[in-house]
Amino acid sequence: MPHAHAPPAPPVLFSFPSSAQLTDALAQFIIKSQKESIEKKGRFTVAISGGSLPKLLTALIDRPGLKWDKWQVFYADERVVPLDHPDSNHALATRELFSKVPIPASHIHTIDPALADDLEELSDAYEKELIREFAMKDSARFPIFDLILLGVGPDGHTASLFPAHELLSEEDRWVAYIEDSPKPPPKRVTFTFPVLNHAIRVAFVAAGASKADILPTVLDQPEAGLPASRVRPVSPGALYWFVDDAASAKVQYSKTPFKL
Ligand SMILES: O=C(O)[C@H](O)[C@@H](O)[C@H](O)[C@H](O)COP(=O)(O)O
Repeated sequence: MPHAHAPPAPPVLFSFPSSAQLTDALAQFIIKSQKESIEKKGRFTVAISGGSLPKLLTALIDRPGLKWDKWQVFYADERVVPLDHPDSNHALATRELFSKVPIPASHIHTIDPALADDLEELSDAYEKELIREFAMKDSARFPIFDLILLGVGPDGHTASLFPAHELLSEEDRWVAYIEDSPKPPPKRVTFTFPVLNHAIRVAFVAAGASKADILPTVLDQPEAGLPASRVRPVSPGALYWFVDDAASAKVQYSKTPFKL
């Protein structure tokens, strides 16, 4: 039985021949995570990021076994733009997934773009939204998400945590803001590492040859300290990588056959 001070478990890498196999396995994994969470606590707390991820979640649409009314969804990072703006992660996730499944709108927790002129206030308000959901339930010092789904950028960033940025050393806040994101748009809010690293499960999802050059650094050279390598959920949390063979082509790190 792992205890609180055990070192983080090493990442588990699943690699699939095609992106269709990847998304199918990811859907199975999410459904199993959902089932376990609802059995334990009656709900499923999930955070997702933007980029190519929401489209890869469309494999969930019309699957049996999903209890959408038990989901509570947050954004691991969000661009500070109106919620219907083409750059908004919420707009993207809604278009790809949430508009196609029966999840109550009140269970999808968005930033408040009315506060866009004051990013400190906006990120504080989003942190309070998290506190309302997690306080007295699954939080100690930090919220304990059932599942956080992340992408990785070509520079090794994840969520809106970018290489060499001062936010990498944030230890207290749950949500932080950034005004100088190297990936546009520049203004964003993001979960901090302590939040990512207190989740029960974190799954990175990366598909396509455009990820092939960064994954060896992230997985084989964690000591390089890229943001994606710093995601190491504390025990008993688990870290998974769902990738396709095009993305993992140059990785030495050992692959695990996918099995639920
Ligand atoms: O809002 C964002 O920009 C994302 O949350 C970001 O962290 C993304 O997940 C990675 O940049 C990977 O993006 P792709 O999957 O599009 O490569």
